[in-house]
Amino acid sequence: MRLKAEGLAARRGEDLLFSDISFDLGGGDALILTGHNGSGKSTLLRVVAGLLPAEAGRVTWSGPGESSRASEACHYLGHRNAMKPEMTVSENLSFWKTFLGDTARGRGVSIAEATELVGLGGIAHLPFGYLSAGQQRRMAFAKLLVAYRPVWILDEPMAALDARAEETFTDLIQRHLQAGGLLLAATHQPLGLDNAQELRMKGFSAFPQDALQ
Ligand SMILES: Nc1ncnc2c1ncn2[C@@H]1O[C@H](COP(=O)(O)OP(=O)(O)OP(=O)(O)O)[C@@H](O)[C@H]1O
Repeated sequence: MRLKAEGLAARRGEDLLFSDISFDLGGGDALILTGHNGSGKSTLLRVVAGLLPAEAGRVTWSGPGESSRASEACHYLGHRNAMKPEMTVSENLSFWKTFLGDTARGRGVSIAEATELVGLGGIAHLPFGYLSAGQQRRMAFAKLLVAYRPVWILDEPMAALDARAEETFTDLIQRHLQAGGLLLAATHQPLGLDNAQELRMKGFSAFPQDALQ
């Protein structure tokens, strides 16, 4: 399995945020995007996930007997949790499990197992909106577990987490990588992964952000 980006550029509004971004990831590889606020990390993740068009370049996915559309191989966890606050956690996860479905390469775990894996097995009957910010983030992460996708695209996955939840996420990410999955993540915090590659986004901002760091 390979996820390749070649010569990617993206624009938001009038501004070209980055250009000529390339990477080539195989099974078990992790690429961490770092850089100042506004440097284009989220934008790059959304381009790779197929949620924004690229200004130039392309993203390709190749796996045995699979579609070459990279977006179909990806789980995307953005800044927002993509869960309805008035629905219970179980209802939200059930929606995602059905909507995403499984692929020929693998199957997701049950909703009960996914909520146990993120350390919150007892509260899946509650409306998502009742949960604390950290609990909501954990349950959003459970979305990655209920349907299988080989590529995990995570935007600030550790936001709002306590130390124990950070360990849980690191463990789940490591298990995903050890099973041959791929990771592309933007983060300001270390994810605790060995052998992750780093791509530092510099952006084309008119402001000398790098000088401020
Ligand atoms: N819809 C939009 N229209 C115009 N500009 C946008 C839009 N969305 C984002 N931007 C701009 O694009 C730039 C890059 O934003 P992006 O969210 O990719 O940065 P980031 O590196 O992920 O930042 P952070 O570390 O703060 O999450 C920012 O200057 C932002 O204001």
